Amino acid sequence: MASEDPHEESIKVCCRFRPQNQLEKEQSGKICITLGDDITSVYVPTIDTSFVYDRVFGSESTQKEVYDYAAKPIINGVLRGFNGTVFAYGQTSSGKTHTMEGPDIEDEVQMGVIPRMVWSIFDGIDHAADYIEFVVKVAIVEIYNERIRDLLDPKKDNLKIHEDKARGVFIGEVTETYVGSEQEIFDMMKVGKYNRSVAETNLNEHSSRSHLIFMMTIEQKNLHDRSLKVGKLHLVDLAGSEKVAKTGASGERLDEAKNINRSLSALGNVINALTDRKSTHVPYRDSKLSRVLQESLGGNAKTSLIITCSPSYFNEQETISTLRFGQRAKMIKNVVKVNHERSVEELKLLLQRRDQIVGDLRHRVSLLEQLLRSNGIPVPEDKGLSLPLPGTASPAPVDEAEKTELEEQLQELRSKLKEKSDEFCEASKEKDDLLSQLQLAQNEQRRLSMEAKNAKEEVENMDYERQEQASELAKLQNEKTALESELEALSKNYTNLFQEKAGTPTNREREREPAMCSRSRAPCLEDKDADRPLKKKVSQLDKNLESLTVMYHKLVAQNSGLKVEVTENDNKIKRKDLRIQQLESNLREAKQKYTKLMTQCANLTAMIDVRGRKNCVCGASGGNSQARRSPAVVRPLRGGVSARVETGLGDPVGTPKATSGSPSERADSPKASSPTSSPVSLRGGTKSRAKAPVYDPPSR
Ligand SMILES: Nc1ncnc2c1ncn2[C@@H]1O[C@H](COP(=O)(O)OP(=O)(O)OP(=O)(O)O)[C@@H](O)[C@H]1O
Repeated sequence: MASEDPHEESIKVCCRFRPQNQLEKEQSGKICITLGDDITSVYVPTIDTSFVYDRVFGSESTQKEVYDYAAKPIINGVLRGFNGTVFAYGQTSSGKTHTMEGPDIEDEVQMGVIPRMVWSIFDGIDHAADYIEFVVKVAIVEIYNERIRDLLDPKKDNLKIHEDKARGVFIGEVTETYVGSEQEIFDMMKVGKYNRSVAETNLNEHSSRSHLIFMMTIEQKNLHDRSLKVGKLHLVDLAGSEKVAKTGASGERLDEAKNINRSLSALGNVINALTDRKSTHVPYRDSKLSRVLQESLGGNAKTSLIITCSPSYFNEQETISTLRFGQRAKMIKNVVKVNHERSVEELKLLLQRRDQIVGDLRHRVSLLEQLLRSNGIPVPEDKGLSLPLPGTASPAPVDEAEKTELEEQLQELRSKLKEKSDEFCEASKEKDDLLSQLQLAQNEQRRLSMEAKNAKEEVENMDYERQEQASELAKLQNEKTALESELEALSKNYTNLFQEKAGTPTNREREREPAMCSRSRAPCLEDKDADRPLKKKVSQLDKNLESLTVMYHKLVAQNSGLKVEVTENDNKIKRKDLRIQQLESNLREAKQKYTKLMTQCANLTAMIDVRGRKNCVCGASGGNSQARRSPAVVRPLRGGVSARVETGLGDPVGTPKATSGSPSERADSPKASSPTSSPVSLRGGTKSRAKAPVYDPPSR
């Protein structure tokens, strides 16, 4: 948002005394204050102190008088694109609601600040130029027991406060309703009032125990230059500021009273910090109330505080405390500025005008150069249009304010370019890192594949060796079997021969065989000698077979170990492949980001070049070119278009958001709920308006 003439402004503080009520009259009816003739001071005899405000209103003051002085200038400011706040502070039943809303919001005499402001806004819209288009949105919330409740959608009973650079402090997801007439707002006020948390205390039968905040956003679009101004209005009716003990509250009501006191004392602390030069920190975050009112106290808003007091001796202590609060608040200074956003169309128009001036100047220069040449006067070297041409009339007066603004914009663009180039550097670094990681991963993959290949070869070799050994083993076993059967045959032959030689032996002879053998020792020894080489060969074969079996088992074990190794290597390769895929996708993303940034940088550079050139031209010619914002959307004419409820726009509190695009576009933002009707455009000067059906509140 471009700012226009930011300047410091004190908070306007007005003090209003209500007439004594029945209870006070019954107590003694004594008055504890004296109003000064200057209508700006009030004297409290008991403490011998005078308090001075912008205006003091006595018990007979009318609603109109209070509105005209305390609130009307604020609404005029809002219609010019400023933020505005009016809030009422005072003990319970001191007249806050009477002042802010009035006993009857539709009674022309009795209506309070809020309905009067509504009338003034629509009056302002009616009297605005035809080429100004208005969009009005309303939201109503209450802060009750440190929770923010949406009074237009009570299900949302714990709204959160957010803050960002563009929008400032704002209540997220609050229901905002587009309105096209006063009556629609009054209907909404009735809904809000019904939903508002009320409780009974013995000070005021229907005393509100919550802080009420009525928020209104007025967007105005200039259809000629497409510029946009956004004014935010906050109307706040605070809960009673009396001492807890005096309310006679207990249990839940006591907790309520304590929370109310806590938020009001947090508000007091904020005011103290703002007005204490030594203070370095303003505790806005200590309560929801002070946070919501952040922009209104010490920020960008025209603020009016109406302190409401009882004149009765019975409430003297609360009155003195309220008077002190008001006096302190009077010292707060806000820095106010118009929330003005130049549209793309407006900037384009300015650029077109600038281009036209430049074209005219170029033409003029060439004419003058021709003239000089035809008169034999040497034409000075072309140093661009930044040098003033001798003899040429100044094309247009230099508008210093605009020049400064253009320079600011150029500066902004430069810083954006710097930001982008930083981002670009970071992205390039990231890309390099990813590339080197990818390189490392690829090397590792290659190494692992090589290892896996070697391991496979080794396994194959082992398999081959194992097979060879197995076949040799089988051969040896066959040989052994053959030899065994040969041995058996030999031994059979030998037995047969022996039997043939000695006849068939009886059992006794068999028993005597050794003796016989010893008797015929020579042929027995001969047979044994014939057996020996065979047995030797068999035992040798047994040994070979044993060693081959051991070797076979060893090879089998080695083989299974190698198989495990191969599986592990395969897994490693798979993991590496996965990592490589990841890195490749990261690299792809980084490349995309890099390309995007390159494009953005190129665009920004081009824009800066154009700006720089235009600015130079501006320095010389005093033109007024600039281009920055995105377009605002033209809305249909009001009249016949019903209001819609748009939720979740998270509009700023006290600070208008950087609006670009239509409200419906903004409603599509992540926080937004779907709108239930469309925004209503109001043309300045258009008299016809859509009248909404009158709301009939449910009986409580
Ligand atoms: N200036 C006034 N003229 C006439 N009556 C008034 C005035 N101010 C307040 N009253 C009356 O005093 C009573 C209490 O006022 P009101 O409800 O506005 O108090 P309050 O400060 O809003 O209380 P709470 O903190 O409980 O909301 C109401 O009946 C109201 O009509």
